[in-house]
Amino acid sequence: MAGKGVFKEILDGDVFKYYVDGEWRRSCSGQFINVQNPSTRKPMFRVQACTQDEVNRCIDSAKAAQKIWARTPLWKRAEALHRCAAIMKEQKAPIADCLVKEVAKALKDAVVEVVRSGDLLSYTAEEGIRILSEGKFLVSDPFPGNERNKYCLSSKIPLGVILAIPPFNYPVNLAVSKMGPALIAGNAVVLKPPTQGAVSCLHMVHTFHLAGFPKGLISAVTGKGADIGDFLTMHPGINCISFTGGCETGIAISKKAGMIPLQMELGGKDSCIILEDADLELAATNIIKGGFSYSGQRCTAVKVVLAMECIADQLVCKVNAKLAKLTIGMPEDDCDITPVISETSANFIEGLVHDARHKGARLHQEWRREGNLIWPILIDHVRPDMRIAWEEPFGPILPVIRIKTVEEGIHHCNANNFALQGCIFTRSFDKAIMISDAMESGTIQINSAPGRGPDHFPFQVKNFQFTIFTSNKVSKSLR
Ligand SMILES: NC(=O)C1=CN([C@@H]2O[C@H](COP(=O)(O)OP(=O)(O)OC[C@H]3O[C@@H](n4cnc5c(N)ncnc54)[C@H](OP(=O)(O)O)[C@@H]3O)[C@@H](O)[C@H]2O)C=CC1
Ligand SMILES: O=C(O)[C@H](O)COP(=O)(O)O
Repeated sequence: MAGKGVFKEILDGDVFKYYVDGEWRRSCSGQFINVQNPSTRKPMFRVQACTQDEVNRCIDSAKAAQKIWARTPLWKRAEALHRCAAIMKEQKAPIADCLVKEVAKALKDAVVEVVRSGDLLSYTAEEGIRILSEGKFLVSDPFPGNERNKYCLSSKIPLGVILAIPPFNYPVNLAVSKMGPALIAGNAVVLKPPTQGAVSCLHMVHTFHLAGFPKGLISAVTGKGADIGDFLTMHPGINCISFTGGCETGIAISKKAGMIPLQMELGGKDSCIILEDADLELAATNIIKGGFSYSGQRCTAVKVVLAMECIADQLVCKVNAKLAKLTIGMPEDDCDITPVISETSANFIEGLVHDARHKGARLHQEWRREGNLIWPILIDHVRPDMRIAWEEPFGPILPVIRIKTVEEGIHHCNANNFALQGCIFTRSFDKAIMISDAMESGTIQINSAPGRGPDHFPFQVKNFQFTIFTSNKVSKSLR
């Protein structure tokens, strides 16, 4: 289904084109990049390897288009996003089909990703209308030494050209969650899709094209992050970078980027603390959902269970029973556990399992791997000297650390390099609040698995997404 129907024009022979100036084009490089199917480990699609000149062209066009877009009335910008949302949802089947083939996401989850992205665009349009229509009015005399002789009006203005870099695991949704807020706020977007997920991204971009966004305002340049990444992130024409991906990549980009706002959504080692008074059935259900959905390849996946020793055996028994019911196989068959993204990733996961086993952890299931497909495992009796206690596996393996005190659990959670989310299971509301306060993580869920959605909930420690794409302008200072 990829490159068929309304998506015909994005394909040239067997290579997907890149998007610039409102057109789908072939790169002058004459070079292509293979996108692998993680299930078959064979090349599935081909995309253009764009050149630096082509990146320059995207940014120049974006600069010009943004000036006009920023003056386009807010209601018209919102209308365009609503149009795009409707088209995206109409086209959910072909876009989801790409997700199945290039990131091995189970079909039903792939459809949800596309629909959720359309809904997020509509929500963004609505929210943007409200947030961006507000400004501030200040008078001078509250500040010591001033008379009431100055007035200030401030309003939000766009930043300019936003570079959007999403990761492979939600290539559509995490691209849209950058593009929507950027566009409603009057910015232009240059999208660098992840290589695995590029074709889903290009299909999604075409829905913006079909919705009639101005030429040049949105572009999508394909190429390996390692090849064109630095050129993009260090480009003087970029006014803000919104990145989601691994910590190493994010930190490297932060060091190289210039004096521009950066939005970094990086890895997670989300802790799940289970107290002695927890509803263990509920906890086990959420550990399965949180730890193994999309084979653990979510930044919000439960990545370490910290269980009070007195209930740990009971909990592990319940989790094992549920884990045994997970279906393992291909994304086309809607299996719960599907192949992980690459051979490199599968090797990395295997390394973590071997390290834990070698150091004395107990594997409740046998290690089994066929290609990139890894059978889910609960790794019990994990200790801090094991890599799995700290590293993000991004796969269907979950460590359990038995703790004697709540403080021990909180300490492990906070000693972590990257606590993004976390969760607590207890029947005591007071304890839940006290512990969530002590956990140094962006979001804590109580009696529920970590998760980003609903997508209008804040997902960052301090910033609400719109703020990053605008700056405050003092429009007038009157005497
Ligand atoms: N906090 C959050 O909200 C989320 C965080 N994540 C995290 O993302 C990671 C998994 O995603 P993954 O795609 O493997 O992450 P990577 O860091 O490998 O890649 C992320 C994106 O960065 C690009 N990239 C790579 N190198 C560069 C570079 N030098 N300059 C610019 N861009 C570059 C990649 O392109 P290419 O593919 O071409 O290399 C890709 O588009 C996990 O750690 C996960 O926790 C995922 C989702 C949400
Ligand atoms: O990569 C991720 O994990 C996503 O951003 C989180 O989305 P989810 O919690 O809805 O799966």
